[in-house]
Amino acid sequence: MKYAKLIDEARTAREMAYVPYSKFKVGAALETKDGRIFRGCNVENASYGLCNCAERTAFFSAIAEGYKPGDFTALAVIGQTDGPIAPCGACRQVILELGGNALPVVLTNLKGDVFETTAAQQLPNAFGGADLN
Ligand SMILES: O=c1ccn([C@H]2C[C@H](O)[C@@H](CO)O2)c(=O)[nH]1
Ligand SMILES: [Zn+2]
Repeated sequence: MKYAKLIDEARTAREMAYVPYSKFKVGAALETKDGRIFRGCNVENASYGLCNCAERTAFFSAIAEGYKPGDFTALAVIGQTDGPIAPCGACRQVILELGGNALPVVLTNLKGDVFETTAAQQLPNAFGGADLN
């Protein structure tokens, strides 16, 4: 399968999750055009609203290393869900802005269910930078 390696990286990232409150581990792996992979896991906090999802951790890590919107080829996400995991709304907004409309988003779970979608499909009728005038 085309995304097998990226999904495996997301699975590895999931093991790093810091989830003392929800106990729900999520992993993400973001591939760059120059062949790097940035892993992300969810990182929780006793102040629950500060919890950061795996998807945003992966993107923010890549941005902090100098990567820009347009530099990414695919994002994989994995969690222990019945079907492929569904990113939260906040992550969909970030994935769209930093990944771009066409970014392949590969949603999966520990059982191996896979749903291939795109950033834009995951957030129809989105608010974006062009709306700021
Ligand atoms: O796609 C998702 C969905 C949830 N979570 C995290 C947020 C929180 O730490 C925990 C429970 O919502 O899972 C993610 O990281 N990614
Ligand atoms: Zn999220």
